Amino acid sequence: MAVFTKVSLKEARELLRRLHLGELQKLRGIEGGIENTNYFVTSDQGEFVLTLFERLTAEQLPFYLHLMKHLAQAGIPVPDPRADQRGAILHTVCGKPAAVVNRLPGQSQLAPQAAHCAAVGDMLARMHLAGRGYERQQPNLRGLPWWNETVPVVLPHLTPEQADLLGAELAYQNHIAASSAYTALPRGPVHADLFRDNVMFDGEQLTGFFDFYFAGVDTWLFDLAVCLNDWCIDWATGAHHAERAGAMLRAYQAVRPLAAAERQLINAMLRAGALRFWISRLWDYYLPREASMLTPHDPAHFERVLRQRIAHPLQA
Ligand SMILES: Nc1ncnc2c1ncn2[C@@H]1O[C@H](COP(=O)(O)OP(=O)(O)OP(=O)(O)O)[C@@H](O)[C@H]1O
Ligand SMILES: N[C@@H](CCO)C(=O)O
Repeated sequence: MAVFTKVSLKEARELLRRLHLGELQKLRGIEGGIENTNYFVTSDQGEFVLTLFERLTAEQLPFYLHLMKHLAQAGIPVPDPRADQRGAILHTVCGKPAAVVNRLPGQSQLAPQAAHCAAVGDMLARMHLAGRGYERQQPNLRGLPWWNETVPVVLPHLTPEQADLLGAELAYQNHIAASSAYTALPRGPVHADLFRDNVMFDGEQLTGFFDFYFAGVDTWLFDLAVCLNDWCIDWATGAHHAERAGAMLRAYQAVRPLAAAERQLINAMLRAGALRFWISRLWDYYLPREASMLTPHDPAHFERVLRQRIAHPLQA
């Protein structure tokens, strides 16, 4: 888990008072998560999550926090950032930018069935449509420019075979990004990291999407591809799981049918989604940060997913 910054009871108590969220009863560091410091905070008014942002800056954060508020107001089940009496939703704790949101009910479903994948597909499409009225702009900060910047940093750590694959896939994605089909893809605010551990369920009922701190304006298809690569694969091999992928795609398209350019580029975006997380996991693995409890994710997993996506494209 990641508690990069320790928050004292006194600081938590003062923050709750500033936000009129009642008297602190309990403060507990959260296991899981590798990006930010997270605490569950219990007060006499309910349960909240306090996040201290370790990498994102006070300039970048309003995009995410206001997006969550926008989506919550549109009826999408996402955490709603709490404001102080001046209406500010970005706070400062221990000298770091911080937010307090409501704790979502439910639990992660780490072994999803087709019904869970359908629920994610349905809500993802609803979220994309709900994001259309959101006016703030910020690119996906883990998009192509970041891949181009980061690949040279991780390459020296790889075997020649891995370096060939990484280099070739990056060249392919630069080529795709310059194509007219790519330019035609519909875009808007996307979550961009909607893995199994960022969705809550109560049984088969989806109760929330959270962890919007990799969100950005990007193609809707990339967001869908990230979900397919995590929810709808065989975990051990990274191979496509036809039943779960079919369920997610049908549910997504029942809300928002894919456009022609999206059908054309779905395999390229599945590869892009695998590449994005292979690079970030390599980066986290070989250039780690200090944290009191931190388990880096396995980069080899997304190397396998990428190889699968290249060898076995989806049939239209
Ligand atoms: N709003 C919320 N409601 C309920 N639980 C939450 C909420 N936000 C975070 N959590 C819990 O905290 C854990 C860690 O949060 P999160 O996944 O956002 O970590 P992170 O370090 O910010 O991101 P990452 O997943 O990218 O490493 C989650 O797995 C979940 O159990
Ligand atoms: N979902 C990412 C972690 C960063 O949110 C991964 O599995 O690599």
